[in-house]
Order: sequence, then structure tokens, then C-alpha cells
Amino acid sequence: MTGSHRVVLLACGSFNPPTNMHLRMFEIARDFLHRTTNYNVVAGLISPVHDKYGKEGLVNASDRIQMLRLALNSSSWVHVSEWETQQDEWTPTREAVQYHQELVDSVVNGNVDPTVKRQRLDSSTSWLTHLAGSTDPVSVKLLCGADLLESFARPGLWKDEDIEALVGKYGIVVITREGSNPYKFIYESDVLTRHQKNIHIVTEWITNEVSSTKVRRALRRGESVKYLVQDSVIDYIYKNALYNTHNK
Ligand SMILES: Nc1ncnc2c1ncn2[C@@H]1O[C@H](COP(=O)(O)OP(=O)(O)OP(=O)(O)O)[C@@H](O)[C@H]1O
Ligand SMILES: O=C(O)c1ccc[n+]([C@@H]2O[C@H](COP(=O)([O-])O)[C@@H](O)[C@H]2O)c1
Repeated sequence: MTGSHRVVLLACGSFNPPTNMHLRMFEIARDFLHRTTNYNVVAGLISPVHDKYGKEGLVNASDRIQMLRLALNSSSWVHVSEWETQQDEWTPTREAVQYHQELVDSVVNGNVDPTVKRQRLDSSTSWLTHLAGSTDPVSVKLLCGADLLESFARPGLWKDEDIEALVGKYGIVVITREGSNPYKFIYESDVLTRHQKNIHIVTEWITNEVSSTKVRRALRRGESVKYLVQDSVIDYIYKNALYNTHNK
């Protein structure tokens, strides 16, 4: 692709458990960006949140990572990033995006300070080696559903300067969700309107309201989640008695 700009899509969330929609988000976003922009999406990354995020019912990061690995077996270009889970504390999303941008920069441009580079290249990061073949810049952009974008307005949840950096410096790709209206949401926010060019709204016409909450509920009740979640993930959940499945 000539004149294209390389992009890595990074999705942050609980993935508790990973659903098929989490995987599909990446496909929809990549298709859309290839059709409507000169972005060449070269990799996708899923960054599960730290255990200390403390959300009710959050299973251990090690289990969420295992489930993501199994789910991503069917993807040739989306990978798990364990970095957030390896920190001592929960990491704000802006810092997670910044870390991955610096990681990519260290490989593409070799211009990051040596300590940072050493820490970063320790983890198994096969997807990075693909990027090293060229010095064309790579931007890391946050990939999320419209509910995450709309959570920017929840009082006290996000720092203003982090929102500014996420939309101003990095950019966001937002997948619409039933009941959300990201266009209206952007219109109502001065900062989002100012950086509108950096916010790509991807309309998912084939609406699919699977969520991890609904999957956990179904599992708890002994109901089938087949075709909502990868079979290998379902097997893992039952084998490890996650989400109260041991009662079944
Ligand atoms: N059905 C969906 N459509 C669009 N985006 C989605 C969908 N499900 C999840 N996402 C997005 O995936 C990312 C990670 O999501 P998260 O782990 O919070 O999943 P979730 O299914 O919303 O979880 P929970 O129900 O536990 O809150 C978020 O950006 C979220 O908006
Ligand atoms: O950076 C922040 O200030 C911030 C505030 C709230 C949530 N987040 C991130 O948003 C994601 C939300 O995931 P979830 O499962 O609660 O929908 C998760 O990755 C959090 O780390 C981030």
C-alpha cells in the first residue's frame, strides 16, 4: 500500500471472558480503516486489565490471558499483550497506549532510551518483529466499543488530560453498540469535537449485543454460550470451574 500509514489497534478491557465480539471488533475496524483511510492496520493487540482493577467477578489475569490466547488461535494478526497485567497496579489506559507506542517506536525507529527498550523487548512479542522490516512510522490507536467512549463522561472516572491525549495524540477507533450514539456524544463534548478527525466511528450494522456480562450470567445459570464464545474458551471455563460453572 503506497502512502499508507501503519497502525496498531490496541483494545483495553476486562475480557472476562473474551467473547466473539471482542474478536470481531478488530475485523470490523480493520476493514473500515482500509476502506476509508490510508491506514494500513498491521497488528491488533488485546490488553487485559490488571487484577487490581477490582471489578466485581473479575477472574484472575492468568485465566483471562489463557482464554484470550485460546480465542486468538483463530486470528493471524491479533495478539495478547500481558504488560498491563504484569504491572504492580492498575494502569490508566493512556499509559497503556503510551507504553505500546513506545514499544513500537523502539523497534521501528530504535530511538527509545536503552532501559525502556530492554524492558520492552523481554516479553515475547513476535508481532513486533514484523514491524521492524520498515522504518515507516507506526501509530498505536485505542480500539473500543462506544460504551467505553461514553464512559469518558462518567464523573471522576477518566482524567481530562488522559482523554485529551487519547484523542489528540493517539486517536481512537470506536465500534458502535446498540443504544449508543457516538456522534451525538462527540457533539456534546468540546474536547472530542476538537479532535474529531482522530476519532473513527465504525458503524456495526450487524448488531451483536453479546457482552461478557451476559455470557457470565448464562454460564452461572447453566445456559449454553456456544457460538458466543470460542469453543476452546468454553472448555477452559468448564475445566477450571470459572464463573461458578462448578455448580453445573
Ligand atoms: N458487543 C460489542 N460491541 C462493540 N464493542 C464491544 C462489544 N462488546 C465489547 N466491546 C468492547 O470491547 C472492549 C473490551 O470490553 P469489555 O471487556 O469491557 O467487554 P464487555 O463485554 O463490555 O464486558 P462487561 O460486560 O464485563 O462489561 C470495550 O472497548 C468494549 O466497548
Ligand atoms: O484510564 C482511565 O482513566 C480508565 C478509567 C476507566 C476504565 N479504564 C479502562 O477501560 C477498560 C474498561 O473495561 P471494562 O471491562 O470495565 O468495561 C479497562 O481497560 C480499564 O482499564 C480506564
